[in-house]
Amino acid sequence: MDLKSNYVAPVLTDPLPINKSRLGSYSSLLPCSPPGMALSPVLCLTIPRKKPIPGKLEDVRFSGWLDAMKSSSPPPKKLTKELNIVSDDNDVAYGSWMLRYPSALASFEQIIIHAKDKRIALFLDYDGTLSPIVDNPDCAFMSDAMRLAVRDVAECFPTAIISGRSRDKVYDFIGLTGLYYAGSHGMDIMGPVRHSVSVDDDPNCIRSTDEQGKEVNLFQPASEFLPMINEVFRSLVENTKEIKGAKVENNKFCVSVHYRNVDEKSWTTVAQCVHDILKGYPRLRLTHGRKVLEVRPVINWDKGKAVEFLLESLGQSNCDDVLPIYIGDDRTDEDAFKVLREGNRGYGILVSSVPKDSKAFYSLRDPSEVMEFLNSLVRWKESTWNKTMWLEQQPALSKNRGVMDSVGTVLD
Ligand SMILES: O=P(O)(O)OC[C@H]1O[C@H](O[C@H]2O[C@H](CO)[C@@H](O)[C@H](O)[C@H]2O)[C@H](O)[C@@H](O)[C@@H]1O
Repeated sequence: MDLKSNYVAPVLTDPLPINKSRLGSYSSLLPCSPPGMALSPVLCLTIPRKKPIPGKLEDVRFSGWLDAMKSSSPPPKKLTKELNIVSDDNDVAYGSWMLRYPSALASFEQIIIHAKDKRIALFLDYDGTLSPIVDNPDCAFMSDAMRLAVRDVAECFPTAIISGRSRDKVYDFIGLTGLYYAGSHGMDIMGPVRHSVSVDDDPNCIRSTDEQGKEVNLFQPASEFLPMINEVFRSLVENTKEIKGAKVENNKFCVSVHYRNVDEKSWTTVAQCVHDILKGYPRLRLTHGRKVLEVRPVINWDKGKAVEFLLESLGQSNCDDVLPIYIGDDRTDEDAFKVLREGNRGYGILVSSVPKDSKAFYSLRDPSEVMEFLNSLVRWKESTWNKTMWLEQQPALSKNRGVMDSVGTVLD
């Protein structure tokens, strides 16, 4: 575990939509690159990282927190109208962005060609991927149709949910057994019993049972931070209680401070409040999600590491015949996209309705397209099963045919 002792208040900014942009660069061209990867780079804007200046209220402005907060979610349609952003321009920008991140639906055949002799392992983020982004985080329900799609796909391929929410909460939202669940950005994984020796020796991993009494492994690499996180949660609740619309969510090994419903004029106050509290906790850091500030332990663990962990648990790491597919929509999912891209192991699919720079290979516009993609995977799997069964029946069929032929011969 990599515990850093100096608080540097890391600021990880989220890429902005690319309307007002700079030229991005793109070098990686992997054997499994989708078409368009070789095409010229598309305009992208990324907010520069700035070091925080210790002091007072100015801190959060100069540190880039506010810039990151503003860029952390696409503007709602109403705002786009108010800003007079012509929708045609948006479509053009999105269209050219898709040359770099082609639609996973339009590229389905290609994905399938690559998956042909491989075993797919599926990783799904929750908010913004399986459920639409809504104002109240407690009401981010997924549709029944999406639940069926997830259930069906999990019957075809090993499937894990990897969410920033607490594991219990995301399980309550999804309500399906037969999947693996990783909460707190992968810091709380309930996965299959692992067989590799290195993993079994891990002190952060304990044997447990799931809701059905099935034996599972529980991996919690940040368990020592639990008292600290609870303490910070209480301070955040107390110190933000006067900020109208602010909401603090306890995600077990991390805390979310939501400002989606806070008037933009008060965002500085939210940021300053979080900043001031974090100053007293050098072993905690801040990341930006979609209109949310996320406080989490400084450990060398993220959604990318969680993917690697789960692949190893499934006995599928370092296997050439495994194709991991990860679908997610926000900055924290980039760690997983990076792992798949850099290891040339599988496909990241970014869910976004606006152009964003990403380590993903493909894109899907919104949760409804995610559902369509999951259903396409199921249909493809079922068709390969049917084909396999048909092929397996061939010797029997030809034997029958032989019997029928000889019967025919006798009858003739
Ligand atoms: O990793 P995820 O499953 O995507 O979780 C990330 C955060 O998602 C939730 O917040 C986001 O969705 C809310 C509901 O749509 C929305 O109101 C909020 O503005 C978004 O940031 C969740 O509440 C957070 O705790 C998660 O960290």
